[in-house]
Amino acid sequence: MFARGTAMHSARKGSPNTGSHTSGDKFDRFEKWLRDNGARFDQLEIKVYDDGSSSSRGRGDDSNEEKKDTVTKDDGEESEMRGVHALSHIPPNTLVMTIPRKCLITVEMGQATPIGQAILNSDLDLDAPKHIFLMVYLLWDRKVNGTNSFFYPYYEVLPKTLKNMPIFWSMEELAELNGSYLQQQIADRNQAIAEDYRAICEVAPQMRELATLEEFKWARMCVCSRNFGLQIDGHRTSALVPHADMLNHYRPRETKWTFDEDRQAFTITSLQHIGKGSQIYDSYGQKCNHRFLLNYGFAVEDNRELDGFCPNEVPLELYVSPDDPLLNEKLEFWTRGEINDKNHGPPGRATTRLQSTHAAEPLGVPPLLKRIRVCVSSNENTRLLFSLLRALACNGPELHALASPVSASCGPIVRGDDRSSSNVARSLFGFPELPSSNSVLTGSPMPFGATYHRSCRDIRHPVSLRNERAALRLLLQIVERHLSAYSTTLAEDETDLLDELAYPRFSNKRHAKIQVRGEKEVLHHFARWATTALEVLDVIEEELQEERGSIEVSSTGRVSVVNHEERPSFDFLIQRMEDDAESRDIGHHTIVRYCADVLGSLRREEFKNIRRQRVLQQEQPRARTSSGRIWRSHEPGSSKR
Ligand SMILES: C[S@@+](CC[C@H](N)C(=O)[O-])C[C@H]1O[C@@H](n2cnc3c(N)ncnc32)[C@H](O)[C@@H]1O
Repeated sequence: MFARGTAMHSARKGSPNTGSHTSGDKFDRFEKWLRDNGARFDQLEIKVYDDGSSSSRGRGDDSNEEKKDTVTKDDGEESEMRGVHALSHIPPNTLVMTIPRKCLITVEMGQATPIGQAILNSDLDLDAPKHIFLMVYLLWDRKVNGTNSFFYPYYEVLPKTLKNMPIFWSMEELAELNGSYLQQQIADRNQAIAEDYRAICEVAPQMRELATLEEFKWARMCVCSRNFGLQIDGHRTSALVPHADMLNHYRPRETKWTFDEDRQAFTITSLQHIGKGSQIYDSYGQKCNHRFLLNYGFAVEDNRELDGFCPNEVPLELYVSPDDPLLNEKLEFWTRGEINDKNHGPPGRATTRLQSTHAAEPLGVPPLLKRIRVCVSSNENTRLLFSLLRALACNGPELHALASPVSASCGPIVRGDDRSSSNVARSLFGFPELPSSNSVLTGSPMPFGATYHRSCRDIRHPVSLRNERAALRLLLQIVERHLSAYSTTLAEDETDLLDELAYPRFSNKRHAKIQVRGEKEVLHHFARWATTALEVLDVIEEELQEERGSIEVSSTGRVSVVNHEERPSFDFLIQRMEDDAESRDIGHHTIVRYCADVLGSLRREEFKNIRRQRVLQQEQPRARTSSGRIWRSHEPGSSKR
């Protein structure tokens, strides 16, 4: 919503979608309460937008906009879409908002309530404890102090239903996410909240009197979408900050916020010029749309950074086929790298998970090995994905070469999610130095001479052309399986999103569509990666065949190369892709770098091998047939001289 320059829905008196307005006092009371307690926001005003599908106006156009009125729609529901606008031009570096400490609701305040105390004195293992303490305060204070609460004017302006949050979506709205992993995450979130509620009610039965499960969920989502992580008195905490939580999300950020210890207040400062009437945004961070949707109830139409980076991601599910003759070896090799990995729990856990997945899966479904989040713009996970694919694609000799321990001192692993496309391939497929002559593995820092057990995580660079082809085929298979789960294609989603009547701006239906479109974009990127690379591998294979088969040995023993028909060479192909990359996205650039650098280096190796073998053959005593074929001296028929 509220993307710059587009689709800002304004509340206009008498506009068909807004219906009648109720009194706007609650916003006046809210602002007065803040001012009376020392808050400053003189250049700002809160606006309420129609959250229906009325005609849109550009950012900054404030004519006819209804200030601080509660917009009631035809169905009697209040609009829950508000935002903050500039009353006058704001230059960069202007302090636009100061909210004193006493107007903040902090984690510590929740902990000090009787329910907070009961939770602290229990050994409850809560999902997001800071959020829980904030919501406990909210629910407790609202119930216990009611209209007498210091924070009552704030509670009055909090959104009532939060029906944009996926945990509150109808079945019909959820169905828009068919095929998406987000459906499961929403179900998990619902379950986790219900479990927290039950667990808290057990240690603090008063909770049941404070809130029903539905109210508990409302408070949970209210906190989730509005809290700020702060440092107060040198202590990390979270807080609800009235008014500051009225700013909507936009990137790149144009304001910054902090808790100012000198002022003992939460402050917001502009980072650039903000025009009179313009909406003032806060950045909620660079996030995948599934996180925006799950935690804030919206998806960003074009979730892309200025440099082209797109944080949208998809968890790919990797399986080992039960028909794989190396099933057990691969499972063993696979789980080895999990040990001592903080992301994957204590030793043995991965194996347990594998076994339980085995047990839980219906017959015929391969055991799930891993879910790995990948996005178009390169990151650590794409490296891991390729490692896992290579491990899964190993044949016997490759796996056995990998499975034997090495004694070595290994170079550091290159980390970080390098954005620059020229760094993408380097960071994805970089070859940290390994003193071992084994070209299969990379390593992690370890003392010289220590014995190192490799795991699938170590196969950070390619094993062989054969392995790479098998890994890419596997990738294509995985991606196609994921894509087949959706009921619509990417092209259909793109067309649907053009229809703003069927998919109104800021509707849950549209946000779901944006989410699945983003997932498919990632999947298509990896499909394109695999198909492009497989095509390049075909060309490489032809070149190698030619190199192997074109050796003709004359009667004098001279080796010559036979000319074959014209077809694009590897170099030509890469050049064409590189030229194309100029006008294409960062994803395309990554694919080109992979083909040029990774497949290119495998190709060079293979050519070297062929030439090495040729030299060896020439050095060996050989026999010649009349057709010029080379016979090795030990081959059958070599004695026919
Ligand atoms: C911190 S509140 C911002 C104020 C909120 N609009 C309100 O009226 O109370 C966060 C919520 O605002 C809405 N929101 C913020 N940024 C948005 C965006 N870019 N697009 C759509 N909705 C947005 C979402 O409902 C989100 O959960």
